[in-house]
Amino acid sequence: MFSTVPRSLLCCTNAIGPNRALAYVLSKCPALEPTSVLCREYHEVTGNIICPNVVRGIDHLRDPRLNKGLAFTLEERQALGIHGLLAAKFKTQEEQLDICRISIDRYEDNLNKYLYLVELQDRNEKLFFRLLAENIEKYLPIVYTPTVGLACQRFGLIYRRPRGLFITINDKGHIFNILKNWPEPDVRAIVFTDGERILGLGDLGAYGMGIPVGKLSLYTALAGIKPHQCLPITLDVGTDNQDLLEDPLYIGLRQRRVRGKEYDEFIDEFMEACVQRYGQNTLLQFEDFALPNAGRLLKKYRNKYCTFNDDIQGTASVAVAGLMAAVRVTKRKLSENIYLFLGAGSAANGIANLTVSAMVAEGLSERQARERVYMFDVDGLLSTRREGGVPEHAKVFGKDIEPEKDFEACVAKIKPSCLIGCSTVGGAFTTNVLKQMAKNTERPVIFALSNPTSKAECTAQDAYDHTEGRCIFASGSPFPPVNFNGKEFRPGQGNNSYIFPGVALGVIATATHHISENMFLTAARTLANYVSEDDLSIGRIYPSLAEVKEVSVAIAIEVAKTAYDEGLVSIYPTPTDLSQHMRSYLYNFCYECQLPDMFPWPECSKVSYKNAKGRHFPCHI
Ligand SMILES: NC(=O)C1=CN([C@@H]2O[C@H](COP(=O)(O)OP(=O)(O)OC[C@H]3O[C@@H](n4cnc5c(N)ncnc54)[C@H](OP(=O)(O)O)[C@@H]3O)[C@@H](O)[C@H]2O)C=CC1
Ligand SMILES: CC(=O)C(=O)O
Ligand SMILES: [Mg+2]
Repeated sequence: MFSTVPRSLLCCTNAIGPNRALAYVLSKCPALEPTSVLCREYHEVTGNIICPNVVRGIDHLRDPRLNKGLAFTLEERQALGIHGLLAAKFKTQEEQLDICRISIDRYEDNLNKYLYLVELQDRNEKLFFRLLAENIEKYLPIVYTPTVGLACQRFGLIYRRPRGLFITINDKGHIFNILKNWPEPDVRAIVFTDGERILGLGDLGAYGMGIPVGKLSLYTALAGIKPHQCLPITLDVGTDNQDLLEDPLYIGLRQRRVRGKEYDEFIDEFMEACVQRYGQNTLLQFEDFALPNAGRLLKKYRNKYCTFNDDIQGTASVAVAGLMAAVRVTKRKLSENIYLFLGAGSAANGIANLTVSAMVAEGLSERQARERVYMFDVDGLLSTRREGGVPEHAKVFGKDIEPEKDFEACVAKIKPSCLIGCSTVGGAFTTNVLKQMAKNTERPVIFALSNPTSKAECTAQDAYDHTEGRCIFASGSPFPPVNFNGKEFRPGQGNNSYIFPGVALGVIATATHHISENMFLTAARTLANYVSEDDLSIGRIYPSLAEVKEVSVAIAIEVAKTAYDEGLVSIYPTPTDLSQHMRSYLYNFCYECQLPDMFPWPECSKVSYKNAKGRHFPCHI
C-alpha cells in the first residue's frame, strides 16, 4: 500500500481528469508501493503519463501553492499541460517581484495594498511570501498592524475567498468534523481567536479573522514555517458589538456572545479536537482573546496542551527584550527601574510578570521585584485601598498606597523610569505625562505598545519632543523616523512579531509538546543580544526588521535548547547541530522546478519525453 502518498498525488490524463484517473489506478492496484511503480502501471493501463505530486492543466495554475505564473519553463509548461495557457514570455521570480512592487505602489490607500497582497497570496503563494520576506519593513504594516486592523473592521466588505476555518458555537459537538474539512493533513500550528479583543479595537467578532491570517503570514515570512503547516481559525461565539449586530455586511453569527459554561465547553472541545486531528504536539496559539478569558484559559490549558497566549507571553518577551537592550543606554539594571503600566490587562500582566522574573534573575526576591511595578487601569492606580480593590487578574501588583485616579498625578507621584502603555487608549501619554517622565530620570523608557497606530499612547514624535529627545521609545505599530533638533531617530517596533514566529519555529522543528515560561525569557535575551550599537545610536532597542528572519532562527535555536534542557521535546536524539536542524526546516521562498522528479522517464526534451524503455511520448505543443 502507499505509505507515503504525496500531499496532492494526482495524475495527468487528457481523457478522464486527474482525480478520476488516480482513483481508477488505486482501485486497480491497491498494493502498489513506490509512486514510480504506480506511474508505470498506470501508463500500462491508460497509455497516459502520470506526474506524481502534480496537478495538471489549468488546475495547476489555479493552485496558489503551485502557480508560478510566467516563471514556468517551457519543459514545465509542456509536462504540466499548461502550454498555451500562459503568454509566451518567461519571467523570473525576481522580475515578477518587481511587477508586484510597482503594482502595490500604484495604490495610495493601504487597504487596497492589503487587498492586492491578499489576492497575490491567493494566486501565487511563493511570490507573496518572498515579496513579504524580502520587503518586511515596507509590507509588514500592510499585512499586519496597523492596516490589518482596518481590514478587520471592513472584513465584511473585503471577504472574498476562504482562508482558514470559521467554527461557530452551533458547531459544538462536531468540531472535529469541521477540522476534517480543512484540506491540509500536516498542520503543525493553529492561531485562533474568538474576536473579542482585536488589537485595541475591541470586539470585532468574526471580522477578527484577519488577525490569525496575518499572524500566520508572519510565521512563514519571518520564520520560514511552511504555509501548509499553518491554520488560522476564528471561533465565532457571537459578538457584543452592537454596530456589527446591525451591520448588514457582518459575516458572523448575528447574536450576542455565548459565555459561561457553554463557551468553556466549546473551547474544551476545540482544544481536544485540534490534537485529535493533528496530533499532541500541535501548537495552539491564543490570539486576541479579551481579558476575562485570556489569562484564565492560559492557566487552564498551559500544562495540558502545546499552547501559549501571544498577547500575554509573546508581548512580555518582546517588551522585556526592549527593556534589556535599554539597559545599555540608561545604565540602569532592570532591577533599578520603577515601572508604571497604563492598562492592567493581558499584555500589562504578561510583561510585568516576565519583568519580575528578569529582576529575580538579577538577584531581587520576587516580592522586591513586584514592589517596583505599578499599574493603572480604567479605575486608577491599582491600590488596595481603592473602592472595589484590585482586580483578581492583577492582584499581585496592587499596592497599599493612596488611591489615585489622575494619571498625570500618578506619574509625578510614583516617578517611574519606565512607562509602559497597554491600555488601548490613543494619546493617553499626554504632553504633561511625557514632560514629567523627562523630569523623573535622565533617560526615561517610554513604550506605547497599544495597536493599531490610532491606539498608541503617544506618537514617536511627541515622545522625543516632550522629553528633549532623551527618551528611549518603542511602539507596537510603526512610526516614521523622527527628527529632533537635527538628529534623526528611528525607533523600533515593540511588537510580539519579533517573538512568536521564532518561538513557533523552535517548537515545531523539535516537536516540543509544552511551551514553558522560560522559553519567553530565553527569547527575550536572544532578541536583546541582536541589538547593535548602531541600532541604539538611532534610538532603536530592537534589531532592524530586515534582520528579523535571522533573529527568528536564533530564537528558535535557543528555544529548542531550552526545550531539550527541560525535557519537553519529542525528537531524539538531540540533533548534533541545532542550527542546521532548524535551517533544514525552513520554507523555500524561491520557485522550485516542477518537472516531476519521481517521474520514471527522467530524460526530457522540448518535444518529447523518453521513458525508461526508450519510448518517446510527444508533448502537446
Ligand atoms: N505591541 C504588542 O506586541 C502588543 C500590543 N498589544 C496591545 O495592547 C493593548 C492592550 O491589550 P490587552 O492587554 O490584551 O488588552 P486588555 O483588554 O486585556 O487590557 C486593557 C487594559 O487597559 C485598561 N484600560 C482601558 N481603558 C483605560 C483607560 N482609559 N485608562 C487606563 N486603563 C485603561 C483596561 O482596564 P479595565 O480592564 O479596567 O477596563 C485593561 O486593564 C491593545 O491595544 C493591544 O493591541 C497587545 C498585545 C501585543
Ligand atoms: C500585536 C498584538 O498581538 C496585538 O496588538 O494584539
Ligand atoms: Mg494580539
